[in-house]
Amino acid sequence: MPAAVRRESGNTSRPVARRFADRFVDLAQARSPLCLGLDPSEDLIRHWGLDDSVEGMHRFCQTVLEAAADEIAVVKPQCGFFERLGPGGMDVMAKVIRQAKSQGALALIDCKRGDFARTMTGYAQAMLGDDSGFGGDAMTVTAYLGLDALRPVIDRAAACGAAVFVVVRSSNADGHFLQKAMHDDGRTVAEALADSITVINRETGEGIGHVGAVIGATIDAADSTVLDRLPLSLVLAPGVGAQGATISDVKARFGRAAKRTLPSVSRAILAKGPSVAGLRTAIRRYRDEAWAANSEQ
Ligand SMILES: O=C(O)c1cc(=O)[nH]c(=O)n1[C@@H]1O[C@H](COP(=O)(O)O)[C@@H](O)[C@H]1O
Repeated sequence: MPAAVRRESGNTSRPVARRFADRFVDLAQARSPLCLGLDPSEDLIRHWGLDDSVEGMHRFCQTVLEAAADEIAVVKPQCGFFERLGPGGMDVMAKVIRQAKSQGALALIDCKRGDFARTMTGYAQAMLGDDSGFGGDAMTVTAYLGLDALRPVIDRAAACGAAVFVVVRSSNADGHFLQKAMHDDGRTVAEALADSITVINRETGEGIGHVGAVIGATIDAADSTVLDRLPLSLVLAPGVGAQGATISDVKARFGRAAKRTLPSVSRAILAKGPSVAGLRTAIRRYRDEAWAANSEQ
């Protein structure tokens, strides 16, 4: 699917990609909001009977994308699994991103970067936009050094029609020790972060903004009130499948935000390879469930 473009007023020479949120909403309707996690770990590659090498990894990823064809809205390569093979692995990630985009999907690079502002400029240039090192449409970040430290990534995303997903409530239970710690004003760290994200999105004034949030699909229903503080964010919800959550859990726990949510599945799909038919069956199952949950509301 060719990327639709618009031109910024006063700048007729540089086409700007449509905003990530707009592209996602269209794809969620036409395909499904499902996010396919691409995690070429050593155990999965070996489970498929492949060599844990650059060639094996490339074959693994190409097979998953062949099965996904043009049916998936978002593909999320997990950077760490590519990085572990050094430059060859990173080259595979770049190829995978190009292939996913050529199949009309959005490429969300799950790299969870979180350094101070000057260094985040480098990560933004590496990951976001067609003219970046890896050409991603979005990336994940962490805010342990403060949300202001993430500004270069947030600003670059706004400028090139990309998105940033800030981890607010991770899917792993031990992360809650930090994320549920209480500020003096009675808000948890996660709630305060969510409020700050909404302030930034409100500044752009264009509906759903370019700063999304990562909220694990595994969170307790009681903790999902943090979503009420993110009315202008897309929400990445990993934890469906291998970590025990279901698409129905996302619908039940995420309330009104479910319509803006990307439920994400990695291992529960990837473990069905190397058969393309097996992968496709799993992809379609989650894709259809996510589509139905989205359209029912
Ligand atoms: O940002 C993420 O995608 C993420 C956040 C989080 O809180 N928990 C989480 O598991 N993930 C990612 O989701 C993927 C795991 O997905 P499953 O294999 O489906 O459990 C890995 O790539 C994780 O890095």
